[in-house]
Amino acid sequence: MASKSVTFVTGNAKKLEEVRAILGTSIPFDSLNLDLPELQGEPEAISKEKARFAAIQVNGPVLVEDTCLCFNALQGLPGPYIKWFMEKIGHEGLNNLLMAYEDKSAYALCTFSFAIGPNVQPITFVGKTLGKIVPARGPNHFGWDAIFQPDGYEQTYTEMPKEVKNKISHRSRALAMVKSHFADAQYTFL
Ligand SMILES: O=c1[nH]c(=O)c2ncn([C@@H]3O[C@H](COP(=O)(O)OP(=O)(O)OP(=O)(O)O)[C@@H](O)[C@H]3O)c2[nH]1
Ligand SMILES: [Mg+2]
Repeated sequence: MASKSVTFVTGNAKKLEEVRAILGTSIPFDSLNLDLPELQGEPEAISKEKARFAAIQVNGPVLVEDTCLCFNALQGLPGPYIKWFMEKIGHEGLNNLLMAYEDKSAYALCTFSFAIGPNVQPITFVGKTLGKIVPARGPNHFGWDAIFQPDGYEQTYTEMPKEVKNKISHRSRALAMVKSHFADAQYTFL
């Protein structure tokens, strides 16, 4: 199916940087800085709705993602609301939320949605990385990277070299599925 090239729509420069690093030249894409409206609800519904909205704006194929940080002791919250929790209470507040619980386990979840155009049902791809919430360690470059320590590692996301994060991250796991979908579907973009 020939179509316009894919546009990755996000208002987040750090996401874009990671998506570029992970995808390399495997899926050529343009980017568009748009802060899309986000539903409340389950991650997949939020991501799909972002894709529908983005496809209408772009009038072509779009890729979007929505990221959640989920605490098991809190039944998955803050989840998709992590952006606002980060803004309001920061690393320390997020650690304090878990003070009452022994279970500090958490997971980072990335839900990409691809819509080939407006009025087409988006397809979703989910990547998940398990870990735990720790007091902030390392440079504060990106959101909650300093308080998330993936299982099997002694470093937080931000303490590890970028190539290591990009190998094991929620984002790279979801993008691996996006890549294999594109390889199978053999889209041809202009
Ligand atoms: O430390 C981090 N490591 C990551 O790997 C990561 N990925 C996303 N985030 C943050 O989590 C919230 C998601 O919200 P979100 O998915 O709605 O993103 P956003 O609103 O910034 O951009 P977008 O919705 O326009 O794409 C936002 O605060 C992001 O900054 C991360 N923080
Ligand atoms: Mg957002």
